[in-house]
Amino acid sequence: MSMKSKPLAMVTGATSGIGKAISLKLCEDGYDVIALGRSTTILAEMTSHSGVRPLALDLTDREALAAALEGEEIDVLVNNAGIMPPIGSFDKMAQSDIDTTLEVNLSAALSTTRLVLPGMMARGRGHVFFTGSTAGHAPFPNMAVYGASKAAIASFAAALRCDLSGSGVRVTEIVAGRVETALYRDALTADARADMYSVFQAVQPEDVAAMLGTVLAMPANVDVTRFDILPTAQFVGGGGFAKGNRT
Ligand SMILES: NC(=O)C1=CN([C@@H]2O[C@H](COP(=O)(O)OP(=O)(O)OC[C@H]3O[C@@H](n4cnc5c(N)ncnc54)[C@H](OP(=O)(O)O)[C@@H]3O)[C@@H](O)[C@H]2O)C=CC1
Ligand SMILES: N[C@@H](C=O)C(=O)O
Repeated sequence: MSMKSKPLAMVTGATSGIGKAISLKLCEDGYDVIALGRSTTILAEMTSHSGVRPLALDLTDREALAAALEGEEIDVLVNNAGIMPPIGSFDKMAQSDIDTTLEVNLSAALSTTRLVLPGMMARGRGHVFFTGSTAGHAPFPNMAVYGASKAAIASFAAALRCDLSGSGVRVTEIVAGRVETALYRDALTADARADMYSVFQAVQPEDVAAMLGTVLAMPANVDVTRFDILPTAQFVGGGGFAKGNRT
């Protein structure tokens, strides 16, 4: 029986954007937080916040992750780490970008969950979050592989709830619309990114973190299995037509 004084969370992709906001919010809410990312500089800065336990790690290094989590009793897991590959039609995508996107956005989330879940089930409690995307629930042009990774996350999160029925472990998919972060850092130029966030008020990472805190604070018998959080100005869906094609 662990004698830890505070509940323990682990947030992947904690060095930036949504994951950083969630990590700091959980610390404010009384958690110790294993903050995972590759940026040692940012992780070091985050230790100024009480409760942050930095874990500098590439999520695709499964052995290192398993070793790092040995003996940890994690109560809340936020599978948040993710990347946006170069924006463009699938036929022009590099195989390496396809592989990396699926590895980070999907496989790493599954392998992390596989490491943490048995302990949660043994303790009869816990909460697993997955940061999904509107792109996993509707087709977005030039983002087919990213969307596929998020659609798989959505399906996995929902099916995992079936496996966990009666275990006391809750699962939530976060379906985020446009959130103002560095996600597009490699996919778009700085000007294009600035334009993207200038045309309407995007969701801020702290908004997602606030919602996660509300979901987590629900009574144990209540599981918010999915929440969608979009800019008011963003809509998803709606048909389109090929340019100049009359057939
Ligand atoms: N911003 C948006 O509009 C939306 C974002 N999302 C999702 O939200 C999640 C967070 O992204 P967001 O905050 O926007 O973007 P950021 O780029 O700001 O953050 C991404 C985080 O993922 C981490 N990360 C990336 N690759 C790895 C890796 N190999 N190992 C460990 N950590 C890694 C980065 O840490 P480091 O670089 O230190 O390794 C960073 O902390 C992603 O899953 C994204 O798909 C979903 C919908 C909308
Ligand atoms: N859904 C977001 C990405 O995942 C976006 O709209 O940029």
